[in-house]
Amino acid sequence: MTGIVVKSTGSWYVVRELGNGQLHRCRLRGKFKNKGLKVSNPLAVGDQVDFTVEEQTEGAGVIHHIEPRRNYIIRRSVHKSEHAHIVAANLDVAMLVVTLASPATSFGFIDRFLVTAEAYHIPVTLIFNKTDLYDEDLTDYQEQIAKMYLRIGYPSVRSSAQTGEGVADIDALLDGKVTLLSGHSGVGKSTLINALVPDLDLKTAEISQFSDKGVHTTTFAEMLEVRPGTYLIDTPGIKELGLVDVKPGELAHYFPEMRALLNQCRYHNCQHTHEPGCAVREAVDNGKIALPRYDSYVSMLQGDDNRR
Ligand SMILES: Nc1nc2c(ncn2[C@@H]2O[C@H](COP(=O)(O)OP(=O)(O)OP(=O)(O)O)[C@@H](O)[C@H]2O)c(=O)[nH]1
Ligand SMILES: [Zn+2]
Repeated sequence: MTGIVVKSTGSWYVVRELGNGQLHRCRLRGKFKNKGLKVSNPLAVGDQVDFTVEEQTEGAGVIHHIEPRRNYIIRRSVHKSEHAHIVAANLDVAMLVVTLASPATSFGFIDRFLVTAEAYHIPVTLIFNKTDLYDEDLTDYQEQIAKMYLRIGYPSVRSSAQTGEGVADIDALLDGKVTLLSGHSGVGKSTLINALVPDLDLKTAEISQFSDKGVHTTTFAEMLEVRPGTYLIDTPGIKELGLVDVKPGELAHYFPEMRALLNQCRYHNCQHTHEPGCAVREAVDNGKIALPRYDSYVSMLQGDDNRR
């Protein structure tokens, strides 16, 4: 049988069978190596697997094959810093929920997320949430920021879980895809998921029933069915996606507006901070590259921790 991992708690996996959508509690048989990847978990939410349900395992399935991943997002493990943790695999798009009020999301946080998604080739849509709290000035500001991101390839949606604005637009964007939904704490992610996923409590309870009892599962990613063929991956407790192995010299490649200029700098190893003849800094000076984006670049280059 073939299925998709919808939840992983370390030793047990909940797998949704393709076709009929039935959930199975599965274990992994044998050792699985992730080629060239130092990761702490062999399987992640979104992985496609082959499994069998044998009588002697009391209805529990055994996973014996993992399909190669189209992509994945990883986070540095908290405990073993040399190891990374695969948060989710086989994503079509990512949505980052941000807000300009209560509490405002920083450009540093947004741009870090965007760089990570660029590195993994996952398109991102920004969701500006809590628009009901924006006054006229904040609304103007939001429009400017939305334009700034649209110019470099990131569309956005305005939404309010309070008034229902944008929920239908987000739903349309999800259709037929696997979408990772991310955002810092308090941004309104849970409220939005409630608006997007019918019978959410029922579905989460059903999935929990199949995962390990006694394990605190709220920090594990979970794939929720909006409707057949349309899935949301929620990543509770994951505040930041770790950017693994982006060397300082490569960072500018993950800023789309800088990428096109890189061969125009005088020095091939230009880091775009102080070097003479730098095409990136010239573009910042003449307004072709937005200053907040450049500031994020410099901050990331210096290894600053500007997550919030
Ligand atoms: N005014 C307003 N408040 C909102 C909106 N969406 C969510 N909130 C409120 O913001 C607070 C945080 O919402 P949550 O949905 O719990 O946020 P979250 O992103 O899931 O936060 P964590 O659970 O900490 O990850 C709650 O008090 C919500 O009622 C919105 O569109 N407008
Ligand atoms: Zn340069």
